[in-house]
Amino acid sequence: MTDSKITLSQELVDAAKDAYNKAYAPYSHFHVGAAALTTKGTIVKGCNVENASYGLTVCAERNCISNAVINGETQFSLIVIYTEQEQLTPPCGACRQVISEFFKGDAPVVALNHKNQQKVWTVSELLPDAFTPQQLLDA
Ligand SMILES: O=c1ccn([C@H]2C[C@H](O)[C@@H](CO)O2)c(=O)[nH]1
Repeated sequence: MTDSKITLSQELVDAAKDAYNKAYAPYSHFHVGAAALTTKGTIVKGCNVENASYGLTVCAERNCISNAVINGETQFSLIVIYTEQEQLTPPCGACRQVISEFFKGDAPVVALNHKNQQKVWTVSELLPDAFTPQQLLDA
C-alpha cells in the first residue's frame, strides 16, 4: 500500500457510486460498487450480487470485470472499489486473482469511501507471484 492518493475523474467516482447504489446485498447489507478504467479510456462498473445460497454471491469487482469482457474490453489500467464504510475495502482473494488476469502488476487498485478517503495498492502488492496465463504457456 502507498500513502499517495490517486486523482480520480469525477466520471469514474460517479460510476463507482452508481454501482454501489445498485448493489444487491439483502443478506450482508454490505454494498460495494466497482468501476474500472479500460486502457481505451472507457469506464465499466459492477456491484456485488448476493444470493440466497450465500456461496454464489459475486463481488462487485468480478461483476465489473465480467461486464467489461462481455463488451469486448479485457485490458484495464485502474479499478476503484467504493463503499460507505469507515474501513476501506480491499478486494477479496478471488477478486485479486481475477484482477491479476486483466490488469498489469503496477496498475493501481483504489479503495474509496464516502468521505473521499483512499487506500491505494498495486495489483502485484495485493497478489504477489500470481498465477497468470503465462504459467499455462509451458503446458
Ligand atoms: O471486495 C469485496 C468484498 C466483499 N464484497 C461483497 C461480497 C458480499 O456481497 C459482501 C460481504 O462480503 O460484500 C465485494 O463485493 N467486494
